[in-house]
Amino acid sequence: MNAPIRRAFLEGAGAVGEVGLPERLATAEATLSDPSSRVQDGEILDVLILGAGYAGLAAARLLRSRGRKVAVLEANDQVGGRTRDRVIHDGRRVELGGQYIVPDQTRVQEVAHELGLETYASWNEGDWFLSFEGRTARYRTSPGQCLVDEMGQPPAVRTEIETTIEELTRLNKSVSAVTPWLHPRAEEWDGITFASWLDGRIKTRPARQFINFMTNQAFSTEPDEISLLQMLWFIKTSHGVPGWALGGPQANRIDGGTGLLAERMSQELGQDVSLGQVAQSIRQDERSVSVVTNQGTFRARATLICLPPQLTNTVRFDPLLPSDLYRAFDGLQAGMTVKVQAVYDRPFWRERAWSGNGISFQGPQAFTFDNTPRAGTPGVLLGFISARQATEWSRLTPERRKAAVLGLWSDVYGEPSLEPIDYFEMNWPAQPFIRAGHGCHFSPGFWKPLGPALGGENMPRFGRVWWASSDLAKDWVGYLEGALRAGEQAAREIERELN
Ligand SMILES: Cc1cc2nc3c(=O)[nH]c(=O)nc-3n(C[C@H](O)[C@H](O)[C@H](O)COP(=O)(O)OP(=O)(O)OC[C@H]3O[C@@H](n4cnc5c(N)ncnc54)[C@H](O)[C@@H]3O)c2cc1C
Repeated sequence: MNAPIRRAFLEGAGAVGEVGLPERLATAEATLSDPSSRVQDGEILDVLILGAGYAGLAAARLLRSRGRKVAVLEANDQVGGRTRDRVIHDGRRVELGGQYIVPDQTRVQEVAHELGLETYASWNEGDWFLSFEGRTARYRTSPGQCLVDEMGQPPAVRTEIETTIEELTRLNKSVSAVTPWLHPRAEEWDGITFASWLDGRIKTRPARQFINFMTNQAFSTEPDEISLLQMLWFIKTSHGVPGWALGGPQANRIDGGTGLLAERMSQELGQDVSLGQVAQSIRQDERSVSVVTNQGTFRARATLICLPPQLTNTVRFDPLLPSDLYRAFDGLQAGMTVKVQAVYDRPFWRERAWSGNGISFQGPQAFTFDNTPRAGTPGVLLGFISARQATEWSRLTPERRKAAVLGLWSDVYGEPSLEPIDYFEMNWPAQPFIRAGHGCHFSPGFWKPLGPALGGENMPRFGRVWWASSDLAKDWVGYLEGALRAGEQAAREIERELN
């Protein structure tokens, strides 16, 4: 554990000595020591932040820039949460977690630029593939058009897809991003699943498969697992049905990876970030909050919880959380997202005018994207396996999984796909301190009774304890942008209280 944080200990000091100091943290302390952040012996910190994903790191940066004494306690042996990079070749990295940024997501771009990182456009040039019922077609227009023009499906398929998206676009406009339960039809829309709403609208099988696919990819869930209101809220906070989830291109990436941005935020915070600290219990009284981790007890005037919110109830609270807040976190369902990637010496698919992007209704990877680094080599294909497909696929042996993934790519791009120089999978729901894919969602019937517990325009709060995470964001829910904004919003709210 690093020295300044150790001095903030009130109890349990000496539980872990310098020997237990993770190497990465030791480096940060040696090179990035910032005297202004050092706490005096026995002094209570201003804010303890639990979790060093984008939300926690962004909150810490903002609070520290305002002269607050903070410590970020992260359970894992690295920062970044649902972002992480893998070095694949000559120091080039690809992203294992969240990675794409759309132009309207301005905060994440600002933070990247502040920390010396550039963004660049994803690889999108060329044809897309659509794989449906054992057949594969090329398209440049839209999957709906392709199903009709190339696959001989009736025009009603395209019409049903388009009118469903139009209706979702129309309906979400009247839903508030921060108080969806106040909508005049909230009770009705929260009482029906998105699937049953679709039942009344879509009669053709391919159109239904396509909307299921869109729901799986954009929100890592199934239409029968969420209410219509939850779906409209997702769309509202995503600023519309995401174009990429409809079979369109992805936007931008961070050169070097989104994990690198987390590392840069952490390096800037230096010794204020402590790894291997698993928060176990939180006790608060009218003066302060104590957080017990596997390494000791820390005390501060306020605590900000930036865990994946469905893990909140893995922490014990004294006093207990109010029942509505407890039930709100307890009712959160983890979405499922797994990323698979294959590395080749070059992006050979481009030689035959393929973009390296495509969609498959039969899986296992529903989405394929060209994830080649900015430099242009090596070539990388990325597959997303989401929602129920991910649960079923995770039960297969690694060999069968790999064969199925490469099998789809070889059907489209040919035999070279079968012999990558590297292949790896990232099963996010299997990660110990994440246990979810892209994000999580509320079950049908959640919003009306429990929505108010989440704070409306403010971040959720219980006494001296606040919450922030991409899944609790007031805008861009489930995105990197949402994580940064939620962390910064909570930091500002805490700041106001501390003054
Ligand atoms: C496969 C995948 C693809 C995605 N694609 C995109 C994308 O393209 N674009 C986009 O914008 N977003 C994407 N996302 C979503 C994005 O990555 C997340 O919304 C964002 O990273 C969440 O940040 P966060 O800080 O809210 O939470 P997290 O990143 O989940 O951080 C929570 C932190 O809390 C820590 N923690 C957990 N338990 C404890 C404990 N008891 N004590 C202390 N620490 C604890 C965890 O280790 C973790 O570091 C994707 C996510 C996944 C998984």
